Amino acid sequence: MSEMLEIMKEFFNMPLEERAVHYSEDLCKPVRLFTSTGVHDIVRLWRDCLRMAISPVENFKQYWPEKPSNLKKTVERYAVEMKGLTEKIFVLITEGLGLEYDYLNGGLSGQPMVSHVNYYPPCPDPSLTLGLAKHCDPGLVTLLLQGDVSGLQILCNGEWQAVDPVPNAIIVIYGHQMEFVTNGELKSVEHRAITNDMLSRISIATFIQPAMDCLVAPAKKLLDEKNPPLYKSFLFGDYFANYVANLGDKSKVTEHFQNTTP
Ligand SMILES: O=C(O)CCC(=O)C(=O)O
Ligand SMILES: [Fe+2]
Repeated sequence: MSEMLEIMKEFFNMPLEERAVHYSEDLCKPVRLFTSTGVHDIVRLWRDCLRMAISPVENFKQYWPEKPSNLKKTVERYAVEMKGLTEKIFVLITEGLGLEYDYLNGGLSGQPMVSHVNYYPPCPDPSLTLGLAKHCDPGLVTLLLQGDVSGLQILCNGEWQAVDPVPNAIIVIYGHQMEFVTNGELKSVEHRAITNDMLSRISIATFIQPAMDCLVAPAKKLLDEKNPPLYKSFLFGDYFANYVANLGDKSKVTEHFQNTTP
């Protein structure tokens, strides 16, 4: 994991011309570098992001950056580790909830695994910016690796709380789909990233997401008379369009997909 952070630091320290070859606004590209400065409507964002589809490795390896020279080898190992970790986490979650052990496999985690390497340069006035604005992750699970610089905050009882880095720890964030599938049992935490004026910061978020045509609904095993479905069934593709339109605002998106009490 530290190798992955190191190689990505090297990537973002390369001269601009070498990084710029990966820059693209084409959302369909399996690998692209982009900047989110100015994208959000309320605050200015201070982030560059290298987005890479990482698994299945054989499908995407050819698109990963050639430089720095051992980036491909490092990303490949990282992808294999993240896939293995996902399987372990799925077993623990399904066992804990009393669902079939493979309930989260298949369509619910059917999209290729994607990593966002977030690079937050030092910001002269952090009070005017955020690295990433408040959001909940749209998928099922996010595996987040943060380096040794603080910046991640989660919304806890209406207050922002820092999640300080623990060396080599992966933070498991439940995405919004986990909340729907578990009928609200496992909550998707809202979070954001702040900037600082001294240090650059790198975080690597790996997203496990449903296939676009996957039907998402509360698991039947978790429902009975006392626990009616809190949410509608929907196609993940429809959810995602709504998420993008609402800039990841959890309460607005939830409103759209929740069952109204009679
Ligand atoms: O930089 C961080 O710690 C948060 C990243 C994040 O929330 C994301 O990429 O979805
Ligand atoms: Fe996130």
